[in-house]
Amino acid sequence: MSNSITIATRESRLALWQAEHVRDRLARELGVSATLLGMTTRGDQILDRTLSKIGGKGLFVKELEAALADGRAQLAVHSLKDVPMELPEGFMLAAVLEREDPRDAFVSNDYASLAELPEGAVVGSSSLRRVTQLLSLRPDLRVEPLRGNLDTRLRKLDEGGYHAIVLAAAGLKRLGLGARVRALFDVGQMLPCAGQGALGLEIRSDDAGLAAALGRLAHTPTLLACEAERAVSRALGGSCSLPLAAHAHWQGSTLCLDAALGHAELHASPLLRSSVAAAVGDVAAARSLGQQAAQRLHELGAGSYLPG
Ligand SMILES: NCc1[nH]cc(CCC(=O)O)c1CC(=O)O
Repeated sequence: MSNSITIATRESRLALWQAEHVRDRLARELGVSATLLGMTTRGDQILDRTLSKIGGKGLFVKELEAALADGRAQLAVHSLKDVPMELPEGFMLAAVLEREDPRDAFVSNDYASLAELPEGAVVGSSSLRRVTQLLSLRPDLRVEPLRGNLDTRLRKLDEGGYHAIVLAAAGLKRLGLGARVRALFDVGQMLPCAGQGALGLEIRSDDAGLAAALGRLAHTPTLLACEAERAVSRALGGSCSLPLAAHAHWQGSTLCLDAALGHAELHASPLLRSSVAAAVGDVAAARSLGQQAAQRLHELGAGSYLPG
């Protein structure tokens, strides 16, 4: 492979931080120099509708893939949770990097935790996964849509539109905004999204030299955990119109996978939950654990929860 590559990235502050982080690791650990190609995606432009209504997670990656396809860039850096479960023909994830804190954070200027919010408080989130879990913890809350990049969402909180908002801890930490976190939800309360906190490095499938080089940055425990989480979503037809959470953690060489599914339309319906665990040593075993979790959810009635 060449000693100089171009990284395609979205232009939000978080996306740029992540691309710069990968650029620095390429230089330090692989002796490869990289320049960034910033791009605006449809997912960044359309802020007045929820992602599930405008076409889902793929909106954040399509333009970057176009840049890989026509050779303007060789590598795209993504938050793994924004990467669709099935990549289009011709693309692959060459590496998943070690995960940051996967938890969701409670952010507020006036309240220290969800429990302190007054009856009927307004909480901002456009994530169906967060909305259903918030309502299952606190059915009295009013959850209002909130989209935009992290800075935009924090600004909307500061302008007084919400009593509190929920954001991924990983993004806040990366941007040096950890002080905005008032409380971290434990994963049993607010189960994270598949891949939350991890970075995925996408390349063209025919770029074998780059794949081999990037493989040296990969973090296998994170990869296997995320493969299990993503397999749950894939088995349920994963899209962001599903309020689906999946989170795996290691206990020694055993991978423990928790999943929760909310009703696609009736957000007050009880969440379906499954917990499975197995010794996992490779991607196939991780995916099979994810399929087992999806099977459990089906046995609990997931069929009637999925969009019709
Ligand atoms: N959906 C947008 C998005 N994509 C990645 C992160 C945060 C970083 C991460 O989870 O890796 C966020 C913000 C959020 O969900 O609050």
